[in-house]
Amino acid sequence: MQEISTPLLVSAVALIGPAGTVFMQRRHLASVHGGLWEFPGGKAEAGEHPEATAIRELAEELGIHLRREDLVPAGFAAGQTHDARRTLVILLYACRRWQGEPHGHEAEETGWFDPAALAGLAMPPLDYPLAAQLHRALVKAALF
Ligand SMILES: Nc1nc2c([nH]c(=O)n2[C@@H]2O[C@H](COP(=O)(O)OP(=O)(O)OP(=O)(O)O)[C@@H](O)[C@H]2O)c(=O)[nH]1
Repeated sequence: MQEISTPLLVSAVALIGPAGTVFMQRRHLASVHGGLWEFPGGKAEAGEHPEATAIRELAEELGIHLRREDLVPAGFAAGQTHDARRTLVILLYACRRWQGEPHGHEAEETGWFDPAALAGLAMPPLDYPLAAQLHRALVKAALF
């Protein structure tokens, strides 16, 4: 009998700097999707609210503090994990305010990109629709 597992839920955050550029990080070369650019974030722990996941992951990965009220839903994407074993859902939040300086100490490289340039980065598959939704939202200024 095939084992049924719940979807893997990931929260990701588009930090938007004063110049309107977006923070991205390049995954460690030795990891799954190694060398690809992604929005910072990570997997939800059991029962964790997606906003709490976003806040915890950005503190762990970048050493910055986000507040719940500064997280604005910016899109989502659903697909399969890289090993095709589970459904993966990524929720993207946009955030213009945080405390601290983001340092991607787990990342191969970090950078700030114009939203229009995100589609040109080499990214894992679900980050493309997330980047497109974010770009559309920022162009329309519908979110902010
Ligand atoms: N951002 C992103 N992640 C994806 C995609 N497809 C896919 O399987 N993933 C996986 O979703 C997970 C994202 O969670 P994460 O950022 O906490 O993972 P990680 O590798 O840093 O930590 P881990 O060591 O716990 O796996 C990773 O295992 C990543 O490989 C995708 O299209 N975009």
